[in-house]
Amino acid sequence: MASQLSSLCLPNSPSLPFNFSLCRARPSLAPPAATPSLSSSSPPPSFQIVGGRNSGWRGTGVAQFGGDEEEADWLDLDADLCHWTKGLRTVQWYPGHIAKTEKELKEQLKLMDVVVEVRDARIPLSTTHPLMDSWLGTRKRILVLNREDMISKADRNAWATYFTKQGIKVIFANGKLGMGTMKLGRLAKTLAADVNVKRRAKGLLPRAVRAGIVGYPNVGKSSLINRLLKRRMCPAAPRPGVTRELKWVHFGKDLELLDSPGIIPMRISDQVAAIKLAICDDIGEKSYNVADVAAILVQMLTRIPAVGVGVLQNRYKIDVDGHCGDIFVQKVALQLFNGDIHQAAFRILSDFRKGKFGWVALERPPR
Ligand SMILES: Nc1nc2c(ncn2[C@@H]2O[C@H](COP(=O)(O)OP(=O)(O)OP(=O)(O)O)[C@@H](O)[C@H]2O)c(=O)[nH]1
Repeated sequence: MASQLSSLCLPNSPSLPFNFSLCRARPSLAPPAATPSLSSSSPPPSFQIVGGRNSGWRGTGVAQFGGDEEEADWLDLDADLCHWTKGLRTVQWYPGHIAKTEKELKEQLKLMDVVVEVRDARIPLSTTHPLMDSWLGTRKRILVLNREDMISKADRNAWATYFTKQGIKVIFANGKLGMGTMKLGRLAKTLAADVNVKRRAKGLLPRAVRAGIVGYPNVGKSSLINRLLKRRMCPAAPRPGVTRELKWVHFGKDLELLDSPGIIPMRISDQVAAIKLAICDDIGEKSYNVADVAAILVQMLTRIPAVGVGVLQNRYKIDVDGHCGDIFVQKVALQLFNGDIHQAAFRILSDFRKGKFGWVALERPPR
């Protein structure tokens, strides 16, 4: 099976099929001022929000690199990602249940006292819906970066600093084990407390605060609710698109939570973001070519300082003597999977998702 990425990575001689040195480089190293990944990454403007650490990421991080140098590395990587994804099959995923519930959700959001936006901590910029701000307007919002166990302390600190600088506090949460959920429940009630102050002033009885939990598919919305409730009230499973309908659940007498299906745009214009969604399993598997996505992941990992070439080589005992992901996937296929590229690619993606290369974010805050 020839992956489309092959066109990016040409062996320099038929007799040396695994020499990576001729992987196509980004044609120009001009400053990547308006890369799609950064453009989609503009900070959310109107959060009101929550908790989080306020310390410099470099001080406690896994990797200790020069500040500007590392910042430049990440910027450069974003620009390269743009280039790498250009020739690939477009990733689009908009199953019927999303189309149906998006409408309902927009209506329900008008009834919310507070909205909790859950994002994947590995890719916080790529897991925010471009229309979220317009849907929510001035409604009170809580930002949750879930899967906090899947990123490094350095990543966490970088994002905490980024959001704090914008006056946005963020809750880091773990929907699997429950970290951050109590804080989330408390905060939702606190933010919405004035609802009942106003009701009392009008002579009305107090009512439960309504909080809508929204976000991209598979970011952990249902798991967070289940953890908060300490009961399995909402279906949760390790694949995108499990929640298909809106569902209200009660958390005591004071809080009502709305679980919603993961909503993504009908057309994903930012294909760098789309590939990251695929890498993190936040989009349906049928929407992408697994071999291409694994190859891009390899190329990314070789460039992320906390991972690098060595980690990949150690895991598969296969050289990454250039930075061409496609060839690396082919080598893994030949050596470990009888030449089956799909299986090899799937293993690499699955290893990343299980943290076998270490826990690292695939995005760093834009400057
Ligand atoms: N490691 C880790 N896994 C998590 C975390 N939160 C959720 N998960 C797992 O991620 C998978 C998806 O979680 P869900 O709660 O179903 O995600 P969702 O956002 O409701 O997904 P949709 O139904 O697609 O909207 C499940 O297998 C969870 O166990 C987390 O913080 N860390």
